[in-house]
Amino acid sequence: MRSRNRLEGGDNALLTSLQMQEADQAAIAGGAEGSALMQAAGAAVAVAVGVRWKMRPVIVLCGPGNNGGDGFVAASHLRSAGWPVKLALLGSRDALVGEAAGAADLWHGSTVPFLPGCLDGAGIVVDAMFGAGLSRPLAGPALDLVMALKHRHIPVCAIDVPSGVDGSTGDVLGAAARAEVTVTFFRKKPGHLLYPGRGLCGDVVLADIGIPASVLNAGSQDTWENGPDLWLESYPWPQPEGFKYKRGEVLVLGGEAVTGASRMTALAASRAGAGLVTVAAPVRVWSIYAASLMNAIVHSFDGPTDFNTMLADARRNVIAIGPGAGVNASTRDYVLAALATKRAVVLDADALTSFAEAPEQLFDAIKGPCVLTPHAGEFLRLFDVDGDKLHRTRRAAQRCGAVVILKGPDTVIAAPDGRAIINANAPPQLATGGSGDVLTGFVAALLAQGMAPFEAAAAAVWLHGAAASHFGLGLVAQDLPDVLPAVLQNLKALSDTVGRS
Ligand SMILES: NC(=O)C1=CN([C@@H]2O[C@H](COP(=O)(O)OP(=O)(O)OC[C@H]3O[C@@H](n4cnc5c(N)ncnc54)[C@H](O)[C@@H]3O)[C@@H](O)[C@H]2O)[C@@H](O)CC1
Ligand SMILES: Nc1ncnc2c1ncn2[C@@H]1O[C@H](COP(=O)(O)OP(=O)(O)O)[C@@H](O)[C@H]1O
Ligand SMILES: [K+]
Repeated sequence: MRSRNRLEGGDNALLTSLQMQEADQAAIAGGAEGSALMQAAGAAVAVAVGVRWKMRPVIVLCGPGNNGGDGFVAASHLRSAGWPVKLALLGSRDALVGEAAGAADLWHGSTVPFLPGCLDGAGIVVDAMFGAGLSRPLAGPALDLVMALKHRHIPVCAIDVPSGVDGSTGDVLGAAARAEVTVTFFRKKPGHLLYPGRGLCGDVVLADIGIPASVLNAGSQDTWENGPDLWLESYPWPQPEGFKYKRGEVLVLGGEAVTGASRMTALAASRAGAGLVTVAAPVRVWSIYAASLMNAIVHSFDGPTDFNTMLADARRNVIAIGPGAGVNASTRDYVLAALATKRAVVLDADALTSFAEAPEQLFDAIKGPCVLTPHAGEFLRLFDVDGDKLHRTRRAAQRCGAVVILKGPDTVIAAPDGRAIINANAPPQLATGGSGDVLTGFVAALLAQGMAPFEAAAAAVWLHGAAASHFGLGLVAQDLPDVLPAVLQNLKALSDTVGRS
């Protein structure tokens, strides 16, 4: 049976430019020929062009490094297959070194000046200007060509990344033109999944160029693309001998002015498998909760003493606070009381914003398992960290000692120990009021059933995206818990299949 818990060097691993370089060097040290890797890379690009487009004039834009070398190889393959190919090289051919120089020597077709006019008459552009070696913002002739590309609307096949996209971060250095397809090698890079890079890559094709998986040092791998492979093995499927308390009890703090948000959290926690869900409903609005929640136990409470009494029941192994809670001192007190139990706590929305003036107070109180689920605005209120999204989420998790889910179209999940997962299955219809409240419920339910915080966070984010995709357009937040069962059946079928193989 293949391993199903693959927070190691598996296919989901994402490599920075430096890690990719190390993988390349390790492959060469292990006997692979550098030129063979480049030949395989260029051939894969030619195949990607051939399967996607009918034969037409191609211009290959080659840069001064190995990305350009891949371009020379792709150009040679396409030309051999009968395509009309022109090639433009940034800089002089004599300046090429190593494998790129070798690939250029094998190019016997026409070379045209590296100027915007070289795009005239082209039906496809192969962008082989810069890949992993991009070290500064585009300027000069490269910038001129990328700007021309952006305005011409000629389909682009990018090699490794669209030139100008930093593969390690997804940031754009200077400018980058949108590709229809991006062919990358061995493993994807964070920049393929993080915006704005992700929006410029088009379809990402991952090509095997002969680098063996064994070059990845499992122990040093720290970034992955989210998927069931990462957490399916520890997914808490209902067990024949289980009972409701064994499946955990989530305590949700209900809001007073806003009641819908925490009710959605409660419904989501029930659907995601918590054995019991209890809502602490403010006494003045208790009837709203009692009348509308059939799956949850609704307890009325009136202030901190009542809330502490509810916390005293240790069967309530997860506490979820934030949706609709209100931004105020009481919410802060409830959060601190929940954290003091050292049981698992999920903090979202108002639970986070209530600490905007004193984030240290929150971070100092986190001593047990904890997941924070900020969107970009909430994140800014708590964390003063710069850099790309992956880096910022990692630093935040280290800073607060909790798993941080930094939400958005490219949600990043980071653990205090430096591990991080980028999610890529969330469709745009998820951007609807209340969908974050549902995510809080999913995370809480998985924690209640015993999943570790990092895995629970990743699984919940994935299920959330899968549920939104399953439902399709017209989604409102309360649809997410309702379609979760269908997503879970599919996941269970996958789990059973993997278990049998
Ligand atoms: N590492 C690997 O395992 C493999 C790498 N391959 C290819 O090699 C690429 C990486 O090659 P390199 O490391 O040579 O890097 P690149 O070819 O991406 O670029 C490096 C070159 O561009 C120059 N440069 C960087 N930023 C610039 C800017 N803004 N303006 C002008 N010049 C700039 C650098 O001085 C250097 O000459 C990958 O993206 C991939 O396409 C493939 O051949 C397959 C194997
Ligand atoms: N453009 C998008 N594409 C996909 N998912 C998105 C997009 N924008 C937001 N999301 C997701 O939608 C959810 C919104 O949560 P949040 O901002 O807390 O909203 P609310 O407070 O209304 O519940 C998050 O899970 C986020 O990752
Ligand atoms: K490129």
